Amino acid sequence: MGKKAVLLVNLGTPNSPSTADVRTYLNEFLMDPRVIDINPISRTLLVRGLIAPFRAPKSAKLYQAIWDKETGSPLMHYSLLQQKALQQRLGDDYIVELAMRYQNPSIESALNRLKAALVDDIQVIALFPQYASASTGSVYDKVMELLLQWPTKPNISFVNSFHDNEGMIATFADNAQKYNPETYDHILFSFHGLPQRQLVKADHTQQHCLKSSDCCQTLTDANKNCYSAQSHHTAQLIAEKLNIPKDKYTICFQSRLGNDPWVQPYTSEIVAKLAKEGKKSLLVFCPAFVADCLETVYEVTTEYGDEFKALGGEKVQLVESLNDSPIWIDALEKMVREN
Ligand SMILES: C=CC1=C(C)c2cc3[nH]c(cc4nc(cc5[nH]c(cc1n2)c(C)c5CCC(=O)O)C(CCC(=O)O)=C4C)c(C)c3C=C
Ligand SMILES: [Fe+2]
Ligand SMILES: [Fe+2]
Repeated sequence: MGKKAVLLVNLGTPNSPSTADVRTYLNEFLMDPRVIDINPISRTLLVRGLIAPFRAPKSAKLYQAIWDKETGSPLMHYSLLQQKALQQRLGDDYIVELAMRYQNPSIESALNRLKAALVDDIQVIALFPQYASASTGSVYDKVMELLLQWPTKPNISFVNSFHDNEGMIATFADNAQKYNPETYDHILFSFHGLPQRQLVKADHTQQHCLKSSDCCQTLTDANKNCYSAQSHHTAQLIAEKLNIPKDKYTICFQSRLGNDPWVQPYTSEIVAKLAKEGKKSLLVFCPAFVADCLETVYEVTTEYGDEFKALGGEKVQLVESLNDSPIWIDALEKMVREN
């Protein structure tokens, strides 16, 4: 019988928090035409001329703040734990490799290891619960580009999204239990943002996304691949599981880059609004991420925490990501075995 493999792919993180390594990472990441989807000349000017020189030193400081002396980048640390735990669960039936879309371990090196191991069946799981062209779509592109050069192709499958995966929802709910969600003034579901034009581009029908103010807030057949609609659905499922009433939570989008409109509402504006309304405590879920990373550990806890407190709020509590929770590893195992 042929050998089977699972390739877990997350976004990527710099090799170290030095400005030089952060610049290299940002250059590779942001030069991806699926991430900054503008014409190539403008993208090069923007990334090489503006973002890499000015953002790299700023981002490096943020990475230095979250970099653990022993385990390094949280994204890498938890991704490695996920790989090891899944390998243990699947045993000798599968080889489980971890790759990052940008930087290391590269998708190329992981595929080469699988090639050397003579695998003839690869399941690629892009570790983004909600589909976006800039994340999952880009992983597809890279894997296909590399496989173009293989004389003999393996059987290959991709997990397109898992925004409603029962185990993923259950893990977020379980992680929140210890904070007693009902004791917080308000709950946020803060997803990574996306330029609005990318939602519109991804709309097969070209008749749905952003055509009305609330069209991406409900998942239907017409918008089943829409990042915003899938994000709303994930949040609604977690809220249902925890019996959080509709008026007690807000779905919002963080990490905007540049001046173009991104998916709204922006987390920062919601945090300010809630503080002004007199809310004192916020519990924040970040269900676009399967592992804690800069965007959860720093942006939510420190940046939004500081903003909330400066406006009179008292407490912003992050619900940990899926990381290596056994319930999440169960879900991954099930995803692989049932695929
Ligand atoms: C959830 C999936 C992600 C999507 C979709 C996504 C789109 C996207 N991101 C940027 C710009 C940046 N993102 C950065 C960090 C970052 N992004 C994701 C995930 C998605 N991004 C993760 C998991 C992380 C954290 C990585 C880590 O090392 O911890 C950064 C770098 C950090 C910073 O400088 O703020 C940038 C820049 C764009 C432009 C975009 C969509 C078009
Ligand atoms: Fe990002
Ligand atoms: Fe949409």
